[in-house]
Amino acid sequence: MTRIEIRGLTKRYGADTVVDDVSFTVEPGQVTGFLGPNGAGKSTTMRMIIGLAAPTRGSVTIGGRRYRDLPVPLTEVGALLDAGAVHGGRKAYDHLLALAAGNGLPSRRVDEVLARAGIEGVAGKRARGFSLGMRQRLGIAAALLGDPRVLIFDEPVNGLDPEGIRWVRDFMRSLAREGRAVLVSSHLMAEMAQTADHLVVIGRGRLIADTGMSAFLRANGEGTVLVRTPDPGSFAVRLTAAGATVREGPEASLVVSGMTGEEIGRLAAYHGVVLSELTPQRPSLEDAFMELTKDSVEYQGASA
Ligand SMILES: Nc1ncnc2c1ncn2[C@@H]1O[C@H](COP(=O)(O)OP(=O)(O)OP(=O)(O)O)[C@@H](O)[C@H]1O
Repeated sequence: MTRIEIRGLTKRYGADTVVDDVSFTVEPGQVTGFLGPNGAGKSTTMRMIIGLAAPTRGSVTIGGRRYRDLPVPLTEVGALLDAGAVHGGRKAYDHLLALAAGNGLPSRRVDEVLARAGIEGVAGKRARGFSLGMRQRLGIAAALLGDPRVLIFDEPVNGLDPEGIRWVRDFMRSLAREGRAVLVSSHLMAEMAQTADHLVVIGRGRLIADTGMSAFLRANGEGTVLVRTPDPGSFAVRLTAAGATVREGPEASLVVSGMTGEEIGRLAAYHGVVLSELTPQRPSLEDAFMELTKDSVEYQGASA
């Protein structure tokens, strides 16, 4: 099983340390979400994984070998770093064929990846006329040419419409199901929550979190319960006596923390209290992410 191992990875540009002693592992068979605010160092890290930037210190290995030691890199690791990078004047098929030939891959792979990316129908068209979504698919097709066990995607859903986003998301998941190691970056927490099994968070070049997605959701997902009852004042007293923390919510509701919805319902039943609403509320994942990275965003507005 091929994994990416990143150890003590550091990148300096002049006096700026943009990636600072970062270590994590991208495991096969899952989607690892690589999350961080703009400028956190995600792209730089990805560029170092595929040998486009040289680390100042530390190492990256793919299946135990450095990128430059891979005999045919395209068959070990595929990457989509910048969908706009496709030569616009070339037909999609020719673009992929040139890439296949340059890497000693059979031309049948071109047909296979065009089909896999769902763009057989535009194989004869020039990339110049492609929508962003089509370009993205062409970039993904190129990344898959060598049938690599490791795939890296930098902000693959940026600028896509909802259908395009869903397609990319499902595609990442299907690649992971095939046992591949998939690393995908985003600055949007909610996007990652729907795609990733594992989460690596960086801010200002430093590793902030390296955790399973479900553990992250459990740790950050403990929310409050919105309660409505005809006499909120007296029920608030009962809730507090039972150990909950209660504050006033909108329109005379109560916002309760420290008790589950079920416990609150039982307490109400015990005291014969009528409830007209009992709604668990998850804090938004975006909020959890902002909290996690608040010390590491590059530029904070005056209100931050
Ligand atoms: N070639 C370079 N020379 C100098 N500084 C660079 C270079 N490449 C990146 N940087 C700087 O490194 C920092 C990290 O950039 P990087 O693109 O890796 O972040 P990112 O997390 O991918 O953010 P974004 O989502 O905005 O691309 C930024 O401050 C950026 O200006």
